[in-house]
Amino acid sequence: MRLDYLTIFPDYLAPLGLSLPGKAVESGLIDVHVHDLREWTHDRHRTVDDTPYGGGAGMVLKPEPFGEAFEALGVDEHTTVVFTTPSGEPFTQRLAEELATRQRLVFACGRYEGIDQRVIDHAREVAEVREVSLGDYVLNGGEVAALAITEAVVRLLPGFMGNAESLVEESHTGGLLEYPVYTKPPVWDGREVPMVLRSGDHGLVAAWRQEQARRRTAERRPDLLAPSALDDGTPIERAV
Ligand SMILES: N#Cc1c(-c2ccc3cc[nH]c3c2)n[nH]c1N
Repeated sequence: MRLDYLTIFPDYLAPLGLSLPGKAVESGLIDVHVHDLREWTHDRHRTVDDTPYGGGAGMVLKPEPFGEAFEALGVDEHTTVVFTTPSGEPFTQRLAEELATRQRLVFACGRYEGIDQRVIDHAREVAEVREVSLGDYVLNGGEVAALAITEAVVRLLPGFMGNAESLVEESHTGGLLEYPVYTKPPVWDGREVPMVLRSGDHGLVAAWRQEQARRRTAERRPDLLAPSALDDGTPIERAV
């Protein structure tokens, strides 16, 4: 998978070099390119923004640099352009799984009051476009969301996680939150590891974990258990 990032703050995406193990890059599993949007400006001040039509506070990112960047990067029908935006569809594990099937992702990271709408409209004519929000809170730009989405997607790529089994029993995989986990010592702070986990009975352990996952989900995220209006009656897949 090739991953490109368009941003006016390229240093903000430096963690990509830390959070994605080098082996994933060296093995060719992922190919990461961060681009400073100002590469596609032509004035002395390298202008990327201007005041909003219709008035209002703040500045809007101009369309020309994005348009030239898409052209230069070869954005086409084989590309999925991800606009990170507070007005986007919620980012979920299901969307991460969907994006993990794409051969190329280009992240367009907004700042200020956002990106000129014509950039999104143009992108929809040449590529697949997803406008994605990290959640219902306000950030100052799209870079943090791009980092989070990247991590959630790349870790799903075959061969990225050394132990693929650990992907199976994770929160939100299968629709439930993850069960509590424990490791040595057997007693710490006067607290004992649940005996069932030390019983050696895999069936009992699996049943206990399933019940803990359901209980935790019911307590913290009842919305994950409630049938949605879109529910077609298909049973929610349970964590094993
Ligand atoms: N994704 C996402 C976001 C943002 C976001 C994204 C881009 C810009 C550009 C200026 N301000 C932004 C906020 N806020 N909250 C989220 N969940």
